[in-house]
Amino acid sequence: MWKRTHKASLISCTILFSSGENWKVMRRFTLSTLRDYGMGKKTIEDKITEEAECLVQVFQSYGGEYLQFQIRPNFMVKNSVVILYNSFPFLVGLLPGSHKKLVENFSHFRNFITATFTKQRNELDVNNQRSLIDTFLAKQQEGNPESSLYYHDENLTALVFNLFSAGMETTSTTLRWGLLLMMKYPDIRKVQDEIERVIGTTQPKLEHRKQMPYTDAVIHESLRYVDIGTTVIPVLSSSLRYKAYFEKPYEFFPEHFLDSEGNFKKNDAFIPFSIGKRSCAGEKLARMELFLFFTTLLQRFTYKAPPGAVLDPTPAPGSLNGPLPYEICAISRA
Ligand code: HEM
Repeated sequence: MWKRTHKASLISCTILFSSGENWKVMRRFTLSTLRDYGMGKKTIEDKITEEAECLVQVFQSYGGEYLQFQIRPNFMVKNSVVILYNSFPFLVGLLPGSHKKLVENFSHFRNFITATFTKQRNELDVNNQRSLIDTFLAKQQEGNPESSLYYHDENLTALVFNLFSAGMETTSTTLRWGLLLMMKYPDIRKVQDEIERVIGTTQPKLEHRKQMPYTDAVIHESLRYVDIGTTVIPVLSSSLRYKAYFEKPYEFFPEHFLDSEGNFKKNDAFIPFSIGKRSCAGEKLARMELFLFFTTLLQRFTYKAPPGAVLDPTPAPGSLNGPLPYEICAISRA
């Protein structure tokens, strides 16, 4: 994992997991443990739904007032710093500049992770594992050569750190883009029509997805169009903007993923999660989250920008290609 993840986690990671056997063992552990805890399966669906509901409540608490979506300061660091950090992590901490705060924040986060797993270690019941951390700690206690070679505290810290930085900001940035695009382009109506037709006012479920080609196409097109992590991985960018595969590569055009009859159409050049052995370890989880959050947010609210606001789709400078800060009004549809 780890060395070449998203730009976000590029900043965060150490050379620990750069490649080789250590990376292989950690990747295998992560994939199988996330699968066991329900990634890509129904068991995790309820948890995601619960989180989407929390976000709905936050939107509701604004009572139709404008709220501002900002970029988290940690992700405003320049790409050049990211690249430098990737090669010489210790050097970045020594250089003057605002990224010093970032290095400080990472250090707090690492301490928080260590405190969390130390507490979990004290409470550990190997027969009743509650989380990925418990499963890691149980491996640590097996007492075989693998335990001391790979399942040590340093790897646990890096693993949790990387999962958070690779998993959180990517998905939430894609959602922030999704809402901006829905305000900018009138497609919101078509998505909401489809939601009304297929889901109505019931709870959005993953099983609805196959009956919702338009919404699915909009989510795919958002991932393609915003291209959040690819300044560092240019080959993804060129694929996502490949004229031979996408009729209007530089436009937001959900029809890229629809056939002439409006059915969802796959596209081989769509690789926002990368491909091959370094591809995204959380792809299934991210896809579930995006569908459930996106449909819930559009089922419950219609979105409006302040009068005269320019909805600029230029990515903000920073470590992820996030949208520039913008104001949004969530109007309840109930
Ligand atoms: C919209 C959401 C997401 C996008 C667009 C995305 C994209 C990517 C891409 C392009 C890579 C490959 C980077 C490379 O080639 O070095 C990657 C790697 C990775 N992603 Fe994601 N990701 C997303 C969400 C997540 C989530 C939710 C998780 C975990 C919970 C996650 C965990 C990881 C990990 C651990 C890696 C490193 C894999 C390795 O090097 O073995 N990602 N992601």
